[in-house]
Amino acid sequence: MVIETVHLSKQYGNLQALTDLNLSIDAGKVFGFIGPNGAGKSTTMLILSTLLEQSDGDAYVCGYNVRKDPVSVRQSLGYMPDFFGVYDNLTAVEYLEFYAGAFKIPAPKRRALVADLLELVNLSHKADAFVDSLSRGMQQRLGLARCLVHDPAVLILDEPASGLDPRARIELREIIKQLREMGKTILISSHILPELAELCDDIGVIEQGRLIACGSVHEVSNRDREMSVMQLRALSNQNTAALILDNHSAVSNLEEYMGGLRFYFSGTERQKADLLQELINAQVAVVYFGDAKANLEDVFLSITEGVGG
Ligand SMILES: Nc1ncnc2c1ncn2[C@@H]1O[C@H](COP(=O)(O)OP(=O)(O)OP(=O)(O)O)[C@@H](O)[C@H]1O
Repeated sequence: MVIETVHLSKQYGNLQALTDLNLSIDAGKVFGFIGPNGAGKSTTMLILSTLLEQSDGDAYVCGYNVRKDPVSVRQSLGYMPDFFGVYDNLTAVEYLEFYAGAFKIPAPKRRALVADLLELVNLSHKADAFVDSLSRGMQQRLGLARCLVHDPAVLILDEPASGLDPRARIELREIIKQLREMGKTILISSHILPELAELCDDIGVIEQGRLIACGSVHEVSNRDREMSVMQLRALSNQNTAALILDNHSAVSNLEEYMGGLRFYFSGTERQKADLLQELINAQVAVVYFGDAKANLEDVFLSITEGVGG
């Protein structure tokens, strides 16, 4: 277990921001933290990064207790806050060299390290540009490079994709995938839910300071209400398919979606297999029948609705 929280709670005055949070993330996993504004994601990440003290419970990073051994924790992790300042009178290289110095990387090694980091985040061509002249996407990538100067095993990224355009988000995602391949353990929060589905091994849904669902994307999708969001695409007779689906007791929220049909299915695997058979018997030329790929948003909405009123 590389990241662990045990009955973690935090109060800000009278406000209960985090209640009895139990998380455990194995080495090399990417864990997506999903929740609406104010759910407690940043609070959790700040506690794990030793920048905020919990009110109750414990948190561990690489086996080090955040309260008892904060220095070891800081050496083990790179934390990227949702908002961070960049010093505008520095170039990208100077900025990273400054942080490499802060982490006591010996001076002769800094230059090569910074060059490697800039290459990793696709900013080699901006090495001598002033940081305030970089686009938001580039600044985010520079921020990510900054988290990596001491080669931490763990990365904690608080909404790294917020405020980025789609292309910048894709670039960031590719870098995070590379970091996963390098064996980093990553805790990442986001509002851009479908993006986490591709990136994450597991997700945790948090609302009002409580973890209300946790597991693989698939498990969370099928949890509790046994509800999954499905998609069907057919070469012909899609109208027939729509009629069959509309009349099926386990199907709801049927809609056209990207040239096919999308619907919620709350039934057993057996019912799912029978439904597919029924479609084929009705001469529907099915080319895809399965989980909707970008379904995290629906899962999130279905899980969080009603919690806490
Ligand atoms: N320093 C603080 N003092 C008082 N209340 C705070 C403080 N920081 C956060 N809170 C409150 O704690 C709760 C959890 O906030 P937190 O920032 O952890 O949520 P979040 O899930 O990260 O939300 P967001 O997506 O908006 O960043 C919110 O109700 C917030 O208003």
